[in-house]
Amino acid sequence: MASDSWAQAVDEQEAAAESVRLNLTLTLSTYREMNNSIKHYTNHNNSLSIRSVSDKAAQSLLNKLIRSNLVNTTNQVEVLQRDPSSPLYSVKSFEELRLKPQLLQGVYAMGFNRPSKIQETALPMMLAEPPQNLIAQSQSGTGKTAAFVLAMLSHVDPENKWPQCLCVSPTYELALQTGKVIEQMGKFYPEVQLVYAIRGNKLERGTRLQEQIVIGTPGTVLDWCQKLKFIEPKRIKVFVLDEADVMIATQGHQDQSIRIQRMLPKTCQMLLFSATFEDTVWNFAKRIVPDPNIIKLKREEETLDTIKQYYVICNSKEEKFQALCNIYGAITIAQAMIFCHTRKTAGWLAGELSREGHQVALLSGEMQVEQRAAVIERFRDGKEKVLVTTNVCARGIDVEQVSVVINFDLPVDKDGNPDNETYLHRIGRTGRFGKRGLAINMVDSRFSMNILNRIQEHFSKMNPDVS
Ligand SMILES: Nc1ncnc2c1ncn2[C@@H]1O[C@H](COP(=O)(O)OP(=O)(O)OP(=O)(O)O)[C@@H](O)[C@H]1O
Repeated sequence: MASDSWAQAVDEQEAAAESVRLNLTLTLSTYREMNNSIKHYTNHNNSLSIRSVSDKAAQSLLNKLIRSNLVNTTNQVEVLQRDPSSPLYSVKSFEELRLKPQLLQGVYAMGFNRPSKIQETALPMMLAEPPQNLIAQSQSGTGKTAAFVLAMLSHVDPENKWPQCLCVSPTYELALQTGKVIEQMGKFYPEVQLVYAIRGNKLERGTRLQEQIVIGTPGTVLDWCQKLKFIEPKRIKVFVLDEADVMIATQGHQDQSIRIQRMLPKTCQMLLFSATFEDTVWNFAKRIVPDPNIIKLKREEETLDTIKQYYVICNSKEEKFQALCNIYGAITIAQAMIFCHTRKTAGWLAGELSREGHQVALLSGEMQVEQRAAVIERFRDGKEKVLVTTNVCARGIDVEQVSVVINFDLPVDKDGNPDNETYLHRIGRTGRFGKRGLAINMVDSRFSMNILNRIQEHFSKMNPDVS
């Protein structure tokens, strides 16, 4: 990832923060048992390392690997139709879609009883005749992949032995994940075949593909269409661009995707999906999808008013550790996440806690995506009660049942200023769906006290109603 992914991460934070209802009563009550005075003043500014950049594709993959269910949402779908006079058609059951029986069987075999919120509106649009173009945005886990997979499978003609649907994903691993969904959903439709246009899949020159669906990464797909001519782009009926937000964060993918799109016939149905809709994604989406219908599903609003926030004053990292041990019994009644600023601190803390005989999990940036997924899965299944991690590593990862968040280090940005959005994001996870949560901030210097005061000031300024 290029160095501008830092800026992208910040953009993303800001986008998320805008949608958050800042109903934050930052009552920083002191945690009395450990209310020591500050003896030392440590200027941490010099030691602040620039956070390593977060990798959107890895995060997206992690969430897919650990997710077992649809993310529930009560928010309404916003629809902008290309032809506003045509009635909006939405479905409450898969039967209403008049799917091929083999596909309906596949859907039910996957355990889907009824369409998800986004699928209710997106599926009728995608399956309409004549085909309609669509740009759809909804948070990860709301059923986008399943929706476009069903659309692709519905549109292919199994009698025709050439590629008819083309789906591009930002990475090899994400392409494989989507491919798995195609295979599962198409399980009872064996006449339809799938091929992966990903690095490593070397075909002989002169090959003409017979598979009806091609899924791959932009570079290889472009080569297969243009240079190697394995695919005849003019015969493509459906073009899907998945994870557009991740796509544009990857160097070169945007241009390659546009070049692929230009080779497709005007009649080809263009579908684009994204979890977020910042301006950059939106501009890209408009270039890829002409005359689109647009569907947006707002993110569930986060409110922090059910979260109690405390701070603990200590003098050093070691004292913070001691303070943590003192409250350990209380925090492990539920599940807790402990955030550190660096991997080094996270590693140290997890080691110290283990030495004390506590069973903790460590989620660290050096781990492979699969290793990280395994750690999160164990934590999600309650095998460990405490997860020690860094923000970069855990951003965007959903572990619903966490009800205690400890900021072992307060969130600061690369310039050493308070990172308010990250604060909100971290502690927001404890108060999901109205559950009560607890956040404990560990302060170990005047510097960090100042950070905490500024976080408090920031939120109270943004929400003048709060007394
Ligand atoms: N209608 C449905 N009923 C029940 N489960 C569903 C339904 N649609 C999708 N799912 C399941 O919900 C989970 C999330 O769906 P899906 O991967 O399609 O979401 P997504 O929006 O594409 O997420 P991402 O952006 O991370 O790819 C998957 O485990 C999927 O099998």
